[in-house]
Amino acid sequence: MILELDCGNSFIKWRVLSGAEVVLVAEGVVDSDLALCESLCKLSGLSLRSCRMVSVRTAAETSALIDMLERDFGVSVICAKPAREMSGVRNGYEDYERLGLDRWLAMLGAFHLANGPCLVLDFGTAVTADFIAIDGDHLGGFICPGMPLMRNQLRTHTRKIRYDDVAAERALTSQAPGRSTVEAVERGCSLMLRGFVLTQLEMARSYWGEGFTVFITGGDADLVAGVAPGARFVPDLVFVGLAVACPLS
Ligand SMILES: Nc1ncnc2c1ncn2[C@@H]1O[C@H](COP(=O)(O)OP(=O)(O)OP(=O)(O)O)[C@@H](O)[C@H]1O
Ligand SMILES: CC(C)(CO)[C@@H](O)C(=O)NCCC(=O)O
Ligand SMILES: [K+]
Repeated sequence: MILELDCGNSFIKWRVLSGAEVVLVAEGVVDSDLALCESLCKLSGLSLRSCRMVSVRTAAETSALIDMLERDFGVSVICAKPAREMSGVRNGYEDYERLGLDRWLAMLGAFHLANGPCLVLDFGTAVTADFIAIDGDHLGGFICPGMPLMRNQLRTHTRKIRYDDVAAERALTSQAPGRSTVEAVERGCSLMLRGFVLTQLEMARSYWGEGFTVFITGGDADLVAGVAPGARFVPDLVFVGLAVACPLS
């Protein structure tokens, strides 16, 4: 069995794969190393042969997690590393090591699947867009606050914006102008994301006409559903790239 981990800023996405046919055994989203450990311990018949991970956390946080996995599960951990070029994609950053590894892997995954120009949009704690040309050249990208950051900034910096998660979820069943604070904020922020998608699509069209593939991933991908008809929703895009970057012999 193989354990795969995508350590983001807020959550750790994990999954366990098994066998030559690469069957999904189990998967989950947790908010701490300890919660990951508990989830894995609950799996019956877990026998890990290897583990590969990508992390956008600090080196100290990442090595603490690696230590825990090696100690508690007796598995050696392979970590995705920055690269100037890999699998036909050329990192477009002036300082290639500074490009977020989750973005890099999502790009590797996208280019692997599309084999042509692509626009990769990731809706997590942060929202990112990346452009990859037909020859695999990464043209660069954009980073902006995601849904959790936008709503928390409003909550933190105003006195009268207060509401709970249940109300937030209910508010997002429509896009109509809000008639309550929760509706106004949740729908407003969701429109920011939808507008972001439209702008990225415009830019991609200006480069490539209609000949490109849009990939949408990340925990909040649902919020932009329908904005880019024809886009490919690939929730595990980072894992697709992880397999490309860290093949297991
Ligand atoms: N099962 C889930 N558990 C937690 N969050 C979820 C889940 N499903 C969807 N989400 C949404 O995913 C968002 C977080 O996205 P995601 O997990 O892609 O990124 P992250 O790890 O927080 O950050 P990063 O962008 O650094 O990877 C949250 O705002 C939440 O609304
Ligand atoms: C932008 C995030 C937070 C998205 O998860 C991550 O890719 C990251 O920390 N990147 C480093 C900065 C950069 O990509 O320029
Ligand atoms: K991510």
